Amino acid sequence: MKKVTLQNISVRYITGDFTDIGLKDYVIQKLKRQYHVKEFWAVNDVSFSLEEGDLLGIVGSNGAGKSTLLKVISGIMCPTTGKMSVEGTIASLLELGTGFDGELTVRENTFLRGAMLGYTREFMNKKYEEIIDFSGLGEFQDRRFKQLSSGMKSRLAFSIACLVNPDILILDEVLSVGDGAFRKKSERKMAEVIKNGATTLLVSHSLDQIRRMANKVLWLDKGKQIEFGDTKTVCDHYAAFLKEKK
Ligand SMILES: Nc1ncnc2c1ncn2[C@@H]1O[C@H](COP(=O)(O)OP(=O)(O)OP(=O)(O)O)[C@@H](O)[C@H]1O
Repeated sequence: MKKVTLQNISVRYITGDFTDIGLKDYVIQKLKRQYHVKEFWAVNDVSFSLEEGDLLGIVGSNGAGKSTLLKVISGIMCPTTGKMSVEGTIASLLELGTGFDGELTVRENTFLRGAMLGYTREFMNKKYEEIIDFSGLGEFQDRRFKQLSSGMKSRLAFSIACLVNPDILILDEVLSVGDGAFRKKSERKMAEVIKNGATTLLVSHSLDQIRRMANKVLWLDKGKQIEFGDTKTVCDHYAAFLKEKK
């Protein structure tokens, strides 16, 4: 069954508008007839589809459009053009710390995050111990979120996202933050989530990790879809491209 389908998805950013330059400069430039905005296509004509249990690895150089594409699939941003269908509950881990309140404790944030993902308090009560256990943050339950290290923050975010059993799991470079031991444990957890039928999208700069985990790979460059296909083929082409670029 198709879970995620993107048809000719493009995303345009506008730069130099009044939110960028401030109201004062906007008025001055407007009066002088010098006000111009720039368009920038961060994602340009991307199409692919994923089925239940697929793990898509997304690769590409800095600025290729990977995070922007994940924001669109998560529903945080609307695509400028194209058609998309995403079926099921989504748990996404994008920029570290988004969706958390620094002043609240680890415990309070876990419930808050659960509520934001659409789960009831009853469900979260049942899951809470398991989440804290997995994150290894038992001693820190009553600490404020802002007092955690960045590795700890990402461990908490990852534990919540994986343990609420989402249909679609979206992960942006999160596994690179935790330490080696947690990374291994989280890879095993992801394999389990996928086995239970979740569809996962993972952005990673580690080609080894993508080769190990993904069954499909999307390669983006400057917003364009260079290739979408099976892991070995796309990773081999991307690795050759990186070698040539050096
Ligand atoms: N809010 C924004 N306004 C304007 N341009 C943006 C905005 N966010 C991102 N961009 C631009 O869009 C392009 C794609 O950015 P994106 O963060 O999606 O790339 P990425 O592939 O995730 O990069 P990285 O590997 O460095 O994290 C970049 O050129 C970036 O500068």
